[in-house]
Amino acid sequence: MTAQPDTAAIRLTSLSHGAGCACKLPLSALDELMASLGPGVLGAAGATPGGPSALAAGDLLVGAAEGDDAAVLRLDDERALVLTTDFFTPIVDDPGDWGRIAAANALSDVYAMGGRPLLALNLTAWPGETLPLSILADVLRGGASVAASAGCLVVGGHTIDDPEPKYGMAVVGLASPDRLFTIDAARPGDALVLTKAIGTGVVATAHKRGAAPADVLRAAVASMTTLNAAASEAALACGVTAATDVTGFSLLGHLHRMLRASGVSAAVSAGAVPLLPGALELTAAGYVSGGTRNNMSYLEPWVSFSDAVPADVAVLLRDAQTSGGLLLATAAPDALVAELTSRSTLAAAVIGRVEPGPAGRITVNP
Ligand SMILES: Nc1ncnc2c1ncn2[C@@H]1O[C@H](COP(=O)(O)OP(=O)(O)OP(=O)(O)O)[C@@H](O)[C@H]1O
Ligand SMILES: [Mg+2]
Repeated sequence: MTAQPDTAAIRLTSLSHGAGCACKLPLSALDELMASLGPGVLGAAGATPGGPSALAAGDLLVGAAEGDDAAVLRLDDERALVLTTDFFTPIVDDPGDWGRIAAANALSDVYAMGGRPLLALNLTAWPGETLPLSILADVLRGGASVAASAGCLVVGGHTIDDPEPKYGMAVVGLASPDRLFTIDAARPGDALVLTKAIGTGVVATAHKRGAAPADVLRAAVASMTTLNAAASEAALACGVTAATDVTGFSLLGHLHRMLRASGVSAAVSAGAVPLLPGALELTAAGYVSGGTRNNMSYLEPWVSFSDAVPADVAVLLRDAQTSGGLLLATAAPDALVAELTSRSTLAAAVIGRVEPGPAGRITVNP
C-alpha cells in the first residue's frame, strides 16, 4: 500500500502564484485584449448575428461589448437567461473554504445582474500526480454546499491536469428582462451603496505569508462565503437598475467601470467605506497583492485622492477583492439601506454619489 500524504500539512496557497481574484489579468491588459479582437468576434447587445444563429436580433440584452458582469439573453417577455463564469487559484489553505468562496464568487455575477442562479458546472484544474484528489473532493463539496444554499444545482463540470490548482464555476441563472441591473445605468444624483466590507485582498495576501491572525482570516472567509442573494433581492425590491459586484479590480476599479459605462463621474467618501477587521493593520504592514498594485497603476489617471485620505485607506480602496459585495447606484438610498438592513446584508453603506462629469472620473474625499 502506498503511504497517504498528510493532507492537513498541505498549504494550498503555497501552490498559487496569486490569491483569488487578485490573479485576474490586469484591467489594462483586458482592455487591450478586447480592443485587439476587432468587431464581430464577440457578440454585443443589439447586434444581428452574421451567419446562421438561433438568436433573434435584439434578444441579446447584454453581450461582450457591454463589459458587464454576465451575458443576458431574452427568452420571452418574462424570462432572460444569465450566463457567467469565474475561476481562480487557492485563496485560503482550507479546501472546503476555497470551494465555498469560489462558488459564492461565481454565483455573485448572476446576483449582480438581478438574476437568480439555476445551474452550475464545476471548472477544475488540478495537479493530479502530486495533490491528493481527496482535497479536490473537499473543494467540490464546499462549492456544492454554497450552490445548494443558493438553490443552484451543480450538474457537471470539466477537469484538467495543471501544476497550479484552480477552481470555479460556469453558472446559468434567470432574470426578468425588464428588471436587470446593468453597469451603464448610474445617473447623476444617485447614491452609491456597498453591501460588504472591503479588504479581502490584504487578508488573503497575509494568510498566504502565514501572517493573518485567525480571527481576521475567519471574518474575511465569512464575508467571502456569503452570497450576494439578499443584497440582490433588496435591490430588486427597491427598483435599482445599476449594479456590479466588487472583485479583482477593487472597489474603485469596479466603480470606474460602472462610471465609464454610464458616462458619469463620482465622489466617494473614504471614511464611509466599511473595512474588514484587521485590513488596515495588514495594509500598513505591507501585505499588498500584485493585483492591487496593478489596480493602483491603472486607476492613477482616473482617481484624485484628497490629501486628508489616509494612505492605507487609499490602498484598500484599490485592494483586489474576492467575492466582494454589490455596488449599487440608487436615487432612493434610504429605502435601499432599510431594505438591505432588514435582510441582514453584511453592510449597507452609502459610500458616495454619482455626479455629472467626465466618464469614469472619481474624486475620493475623507
Ligand atoms: N477571455 C475573455 N473573452 C471574452 N470576454 C471576456 C474575457 N475575459 C473577460 N471578459 C469580459 O470582460 C468583462 C470584465 O471581465 P471580468 O472577469 O472582470 O468580469 P466579471 O465576470 O464581472 O468579473 P468578476 O467575476 O470578478 O465579478 C466581462 O464582461 C467579461 O465577460
Ligand atoms: Mg462581476
